[in-house]
Amino acid sequence: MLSPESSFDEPLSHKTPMLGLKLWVVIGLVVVFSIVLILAFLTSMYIMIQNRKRLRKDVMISEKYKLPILHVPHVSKEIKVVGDQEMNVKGSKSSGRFLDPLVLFSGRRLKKNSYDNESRISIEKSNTVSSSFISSVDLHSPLMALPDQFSHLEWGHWFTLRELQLATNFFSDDHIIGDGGYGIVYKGDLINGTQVAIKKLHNHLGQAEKEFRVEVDAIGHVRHKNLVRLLGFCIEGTQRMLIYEYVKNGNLEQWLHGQKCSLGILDWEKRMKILLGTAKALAYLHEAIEPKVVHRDIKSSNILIDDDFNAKVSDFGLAKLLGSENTHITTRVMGTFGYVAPEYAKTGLLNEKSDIYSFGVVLLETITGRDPVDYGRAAHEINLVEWLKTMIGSKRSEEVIDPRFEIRPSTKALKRALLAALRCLDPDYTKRPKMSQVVQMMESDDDQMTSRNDRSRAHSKNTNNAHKVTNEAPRIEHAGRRKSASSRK
Ligand SMILES: Nc1ncnc2c1ncn2[C@@H]1O[C@H](COP(=O)(O)OP(=O)(O)OP(=O)(O)O)[C@@H](O)[C@H]1O
Repeated sequence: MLSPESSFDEPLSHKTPMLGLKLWVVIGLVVVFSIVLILAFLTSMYIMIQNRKRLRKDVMISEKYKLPILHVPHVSKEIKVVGDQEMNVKGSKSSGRFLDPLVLFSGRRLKKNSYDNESRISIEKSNTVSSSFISSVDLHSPLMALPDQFSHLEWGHWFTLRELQLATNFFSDDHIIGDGGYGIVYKGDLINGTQVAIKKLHNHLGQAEKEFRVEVDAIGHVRHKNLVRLLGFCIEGTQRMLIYEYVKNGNLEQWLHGQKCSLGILDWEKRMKILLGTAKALAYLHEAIEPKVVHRDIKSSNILIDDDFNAKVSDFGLAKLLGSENTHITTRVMGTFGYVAPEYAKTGLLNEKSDIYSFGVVLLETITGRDPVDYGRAAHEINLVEWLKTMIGSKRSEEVIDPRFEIRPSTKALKRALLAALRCLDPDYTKRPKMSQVVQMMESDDDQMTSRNDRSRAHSKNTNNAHKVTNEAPRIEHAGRRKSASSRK
């Protein structure tokens, strides 16, 4: 007789057509498989909900800071508190060195120092890679291998190599914009449509590391309409990349001497707009932040131009930070031939006045359309600064203007620009004006020019032969003053 169990077991023990497995084995497998499916479904739902939440947060942050929607690490929004007594104000050490321009320029001081009022509209909030974010990344990531080295990266986006490869079609040649001394610059199109410039640093003997840190220290936190904006960075293995806003319209060198000339000759107003913007950016770096930033490589190819012909100063790879306790530092001479200040070239003595000299050279280059050093010219014309001093000395300042101008600037405008350039080029660096004064000179109307010229003439009375340039400047101004006086009659 069969027991009840055996009558129940019997059908379960029947072999099924599925690989000859017994029925109870098949049922077991189906149950286990269903449980796994349900668990997988629940897990993916949970991950999806978390991702959505994170993305929503990223979008909100990205919209707020007008940054690409990629990795937006944990953000801290600090507005740093500053005293408004001095232009050279200090940021709190714990919250980063640089100041929020909104705070900096929001007081009475702003009106007096109106040279930089563009800064009011740009609100810097440090987009901080928090320590919690850093400690949550993959333990094998390069960042974790170098925690101290990069702990100062308290800003911007951390781009992955993969994102940048996708943006540049794997760094293909047709994305190359240019090849500078420190790396190749690529144009990148991020998946959200943002165009960026990616500087992939060469890594000769750790050079990438050095350049990377210098650039990040110099402009990582600063915002100014006339400074190219550093959006973020990429650190992977030995790769170091810097990601900037993409500036569409080439650089000043290309517009004066290169490929952009075929699009037409830059008119006087555009040239002066570009130079004024450059002067404002330098005034900001030298006078509005602490420690101040000395760029060290001001030249026409480092002045990028946007669609509205605004200047965007770029390439901070050689920059030096100068605390208020230092009037100068001594350093290895770097920079570009033709633009370097004489005292810096001779002694390595560096302060912001070296940038002011280089700015003077760029201003002359822009007025005359000539290269700072041009071996294709007659011997006495090879060096632009020397040639210009001779021309002004022999009262031929009207002849120095770029002959390609379709409409020449007024004599007054030309003389104003030449005067500004010559004062920046004073061989005695202590006599060079501050960048904010240069901005005022370039913006000032004729009456202001006249009174400043009087002061400048008095100041130059006791100059000697070595300061020939400052003696010549009033001569130009004098002519300008007579003209404006007669025109008022
Ligand atoms: N943010 C940017 N947007 C658009 N083009 C850029 C940007 N940054 C740099 N470029 C262009 O990339 C090229 C290389 O720039 P980079 O500053 O590296 O070198 P450089 O100024 O040509 O040389 P150097 O090493 O002597 O400074 C230049 O043509 C420059 O105009």
